[in-house]
Amino acid sequence: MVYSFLKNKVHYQLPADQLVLQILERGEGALSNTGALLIRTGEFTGRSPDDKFIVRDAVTEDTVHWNRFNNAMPTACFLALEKDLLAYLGSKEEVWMRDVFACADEKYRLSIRMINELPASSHFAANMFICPQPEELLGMKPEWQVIHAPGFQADPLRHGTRKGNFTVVSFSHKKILIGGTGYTGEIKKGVFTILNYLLPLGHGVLPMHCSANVGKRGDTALFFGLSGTGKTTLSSDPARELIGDDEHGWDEAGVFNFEGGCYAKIIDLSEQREPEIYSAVRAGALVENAGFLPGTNGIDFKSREITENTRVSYPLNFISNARIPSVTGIPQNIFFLTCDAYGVLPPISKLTPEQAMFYYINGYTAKVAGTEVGVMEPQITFSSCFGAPFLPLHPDFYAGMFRAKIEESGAAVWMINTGWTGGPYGTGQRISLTYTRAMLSAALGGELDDVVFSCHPLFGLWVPQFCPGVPAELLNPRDTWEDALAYDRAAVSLLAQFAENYERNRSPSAQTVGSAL
Ligand SMILES: Nc1ncnc2c1ncn2[C@@H]1O[C@H](COP(=O)(O)OP(=O)(O)O)[C@@H](O)[C@H]1O
Ligand SMILES: C=C(OP(=O)(O)O)C(=O)O
Ligand SMILES: [Mn+2]
Repeated sequence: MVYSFLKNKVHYQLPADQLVLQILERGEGALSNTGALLIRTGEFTGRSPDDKFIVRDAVTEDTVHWNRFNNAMPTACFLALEKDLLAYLGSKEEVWMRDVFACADEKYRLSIRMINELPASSHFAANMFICPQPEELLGMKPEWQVIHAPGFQADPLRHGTRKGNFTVVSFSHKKILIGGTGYTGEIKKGVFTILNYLLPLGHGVLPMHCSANVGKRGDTALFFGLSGTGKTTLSSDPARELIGDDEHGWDEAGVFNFEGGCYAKIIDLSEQREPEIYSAVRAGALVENAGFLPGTNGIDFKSREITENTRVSYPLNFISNARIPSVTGIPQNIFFLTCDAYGVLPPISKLTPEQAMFYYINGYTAKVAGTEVGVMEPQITFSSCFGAPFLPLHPDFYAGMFRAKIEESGAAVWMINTGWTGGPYGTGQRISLTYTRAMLSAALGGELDDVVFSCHPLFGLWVPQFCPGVPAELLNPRDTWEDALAYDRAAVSLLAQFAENYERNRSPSAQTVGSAL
């Protein structure tokens, strides 16, 4: 591999502590009183899904589902963009390079070379991916490359992008180009995107936008959900070993993490509510877009001055009960997390296998503020398989695999509303984390096995009428609204939106590639 910037200084595989010194020296970060490093990611503090492209060529033409999340880019534009991006990096005095793995299960290991303009992005990659052992680095020829330069701006006319910022994947060249944005989430979700293509097509492995943990009896649980629904928060549980907080694969033997670290939201983080994550904000952790409490170097977890999407990345071993390598067995329980801004869905309910498929395909939630550009308050969304922005293939392809997995495993599927109760956003309140945790722990501990479930009259979901540690009146959302008729109207309207979305997904225009797979 010949890089034009090899004449520059290339910092290869630097450990986090050395990167921290460089970042401080360059004035690109500041240390907090816990030893964690604070950085700012610049103009972008969230992902920009509209600026994500896949190169449309012979490899992808008939396999990729060309929807609004998979914008097509011609090969010629990709080549011009790559050339200009590399020339830009070549003009820098120094660049950072590191080789990492994705996939904790060695059978599926993907080696990736990260080339970064900034040491902070290299630090992020060190925290989030699996670090090769020194002997593994010898003679390693990374299969994929991520080339990342926040300071580079694309030219839409020449490069076929929408704006100056972009994430472009080429499956033929095995490259991800990222520019014009310093939001590190683009790096991890870029890698997630390629795994969502390579694992099902190449290995028959189901990729999932979910977190995972495992109980003392060896029982595995998955927590599916779009951004901000609680995957990271709820998978960190002192009673269960953490497998991973965001991206996993499921094969015949079980579940494995794609990553080697976590990327937690820290808005309003408190030691009392989320002790595991709070204690991970220490030396070696990289905090993004949070500030200090005035006159101190203590982190202000409450400040929304830069964004609501304040984040911290840390290696998995910062959580004391993380399992490394992060591999576990076939799931017994699957939770769909939805942050329902309407306050309509019950805080916990059980789904039949048919309902599980319906909710998986619909992927209903509210986008919370900040994670995507332009989202300022909860915004209703349907996101297939709880991860539409990261799926190169048609959602039906993943849904077919998921159906087979739940049938084979017999896993129980639950829906957890981590959003609003007592009314919609603005009137009601967000369900307390304490109660959500109590509901999960009851479901996982078999404490709901013998309770009476009643059927939600509109949604048909099975709602437990008793749950240890949770006030009974919270379980039936209609009872939590002051105006029960207003609840009924909101529920009817949400159900109609579900039906409409489901039909939209079934329409022939949505089926462009399903038949080819
Ligand atoms: N009942 C609840 N369940 C889960 N998270 C909650 C709840 N109430 C508030 N939250 C907050 O919502 C956010 C969930 O974010 P996170 O776990 O990072 O989501 P994800 O990993 O799915 O993107 C956290 O900031 C958490 O403190
Ligand atoms: C990093 C992200 O994922 P999540 O919020 O699901 O952790 C993101 O969506 O940018
Ligand atoms: Mn997360």
